[in-house]
Amino acid sequence: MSEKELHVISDGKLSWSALATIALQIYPYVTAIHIREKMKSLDEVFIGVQYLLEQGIPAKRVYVNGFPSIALALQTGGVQLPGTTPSLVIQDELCRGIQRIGVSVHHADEAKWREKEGADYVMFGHIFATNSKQGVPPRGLEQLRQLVNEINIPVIAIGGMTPARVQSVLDAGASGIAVMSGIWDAADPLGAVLAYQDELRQIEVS
Ligand SMILES: Cc1nc(C(=O)O)sc1CCOP(=O)(O)O
Repeated sequence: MSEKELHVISDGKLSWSALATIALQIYPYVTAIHIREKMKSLDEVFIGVQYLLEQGIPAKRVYVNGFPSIALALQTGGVQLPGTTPSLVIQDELCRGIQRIGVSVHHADEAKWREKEGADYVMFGHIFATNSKQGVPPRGLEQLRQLVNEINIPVIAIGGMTPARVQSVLDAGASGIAVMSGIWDAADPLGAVLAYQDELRQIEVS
């Protein structure tokens, strides 16, 4: 894999079996598939992630949004913690056993704080307008550039990512991108992943 990261974020709209079908096609070409199922309980997400792993998706390619205990128990590739996560959670014993910890941030100060706490990367957005964050102005490339300059851990850019926008985001210093609708709303999710990868210049299968 090239060093540029591609994170695919689940949108909470698919059944576990539909999610598994697509995840099985795309996992060789992505850094991680984030299981972000905001309307589901811890138990439901635990059972769902376990099912995905049973279907053959490698645990290292799965990041669990919001539930560090699931990431730890199933030894997934990582956890994505929301920006509202209390400070101690990252330094907590629980998180020490998790392979990779990402935190969502919306400001450079938050990014610096999370880096100090031990986050392995931050996800910053939304960069461009997106249906997922209506009514909140996008933060744009300039804020992305400034934030990248303030910390030393990777910054993954999220929000309104299209293949055509990838280069500008990498030029601003992002280590990669995270995509939701660009994959799940596509008629051909695998084709969409490959189109992003084409821009990230990491086509090879790992
Ligand atoms: C899950 C999420 N978090 C964001 C943030 O700004 O923190 S934006 C976002 C959704 C991104 O969806 P799409 O790729 O369809 O624009």
